[in-house]
Amino acid sequence: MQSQLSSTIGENNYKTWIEPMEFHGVEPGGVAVFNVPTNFIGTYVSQNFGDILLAKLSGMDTDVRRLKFQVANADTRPAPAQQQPRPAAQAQPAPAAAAPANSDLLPGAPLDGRFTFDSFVVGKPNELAHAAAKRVAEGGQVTFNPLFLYGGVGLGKTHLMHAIAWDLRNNRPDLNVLYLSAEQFMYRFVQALRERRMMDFKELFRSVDVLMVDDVQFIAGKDSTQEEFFHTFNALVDQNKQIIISADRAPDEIKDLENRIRSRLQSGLVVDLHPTDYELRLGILQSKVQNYREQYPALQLDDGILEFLAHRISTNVRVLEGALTRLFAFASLVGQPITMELTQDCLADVLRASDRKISIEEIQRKVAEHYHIRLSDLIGPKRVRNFARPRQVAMYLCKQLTARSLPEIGRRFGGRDHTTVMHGVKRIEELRTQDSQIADDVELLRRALEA
Ligand SMILES: Nc1ncnc2c1ncn2[C@@H]1O[C@H](COP(=O)(O)OP(=O)(O)OP(=O)(O)O)[C@@H](O)[C@H]1O
Repeated sequence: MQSQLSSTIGENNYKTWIEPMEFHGVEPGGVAVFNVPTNFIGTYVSQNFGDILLAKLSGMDTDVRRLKFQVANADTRPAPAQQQPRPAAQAQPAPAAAAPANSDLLPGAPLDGRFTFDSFVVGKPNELAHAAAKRVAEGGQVTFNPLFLYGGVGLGKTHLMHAIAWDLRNNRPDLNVLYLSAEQFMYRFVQALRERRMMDFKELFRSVDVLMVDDVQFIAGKDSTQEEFFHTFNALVDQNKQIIISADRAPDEIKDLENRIRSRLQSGLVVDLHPTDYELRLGILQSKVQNYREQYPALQLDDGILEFLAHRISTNVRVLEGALTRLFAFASLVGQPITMELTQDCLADVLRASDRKISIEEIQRKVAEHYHIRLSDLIGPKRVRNFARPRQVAMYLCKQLTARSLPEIGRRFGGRDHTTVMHGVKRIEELRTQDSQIADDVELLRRALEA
């Protein structure tokens, strides 16, 4: 079952999520019980691999109908005779060796085996963040503390954090590296309070050499967690221990964060992951495709598909990856090559959702800027050619790039009639074929608006 499961969900997933669990036994009513090191792992496995696990267990001629995950403690551990072999390696940083009895307060989150520096594609938008992460991952002298990485959803913050942790484990196995999310930090803190074990908590967190806290914006507005985080932070910085923090925005943009924490967070190196550009997206797609090629060697991928996806899906890398996964899975299922038609069919919803909504105002502003005229003149009543032509270009772009109707566009251009808009659109359509200057202007503006 182990090897079957590992090949179904992938070796990395198996190592990270399944291996740390222990089979506890089957309760009446067909409930298979697993001991898990943390609730987080239980929830993750249940949500992501629950169905597969259940299917595999049912297929083994058992009467298992449901799964239950419980956090292991002395009472829930199976007797030695029933015990499953313990996994050799757990994909998580070693807990503090100093205090094994308290280590349940400390374990970090598991590391994703896919999130390494090797699999991280570097481009202009993320090169600084990557360079800073690489430096910290060497585990040398602490030069900036903390390293604060921030950026929008799905731009690679967690990937970089895990990559640092993996590298540190290789480069500096002597260091006690702890990676966890701010949410997990809070849960551990609350657990320690509840169990009256604050001294243990403090001691444990102060015994790590490198502390990595993901999604720190989570603690905003949570006063006592912030307070404790502040003390942990200070104690580690005082001992010259490296701290790495990530958040979805810059420290001064996180609301409900105490000022002293904000300024602490700003006191090291703050680097952001910018939204991806076309080249980076294409690079990421090309690197992912290499992996898929191994998985689906026979699958044919038409030229231009990756460029099309990199151009059209600009929201975030997670969506981009998801689209590619679905595309390969679908194509291999129906046994067809990945053509443009299949891509558009299979990803219709993703493509529609990531169509960036361009507004009429945005078009008007860009066009006015491009022709060096005032916005009020672009929209206003004057019919002089200097204003009328840019106005028609703007109307044309509104028709092409937004879903607005002609009357709506007319209204937004100083209350003009829809026939005026129609005339303007037609005129630009004609001019694009006759006047290369107009054609260039329109193309340039379209690109700028779609970028
Ligand atoms: N530069 C990159 N190269 C390769 N993969 C990347 C890159 N950036 C992001 N990814 C991939 O995109 C997905 C989302 O990245 P990640 O989870 O690190 O984002 P995040 O910034 O932490 O987002 P969130 O704010 O949602 O936590 C991951 O699968 C990650 O491997």
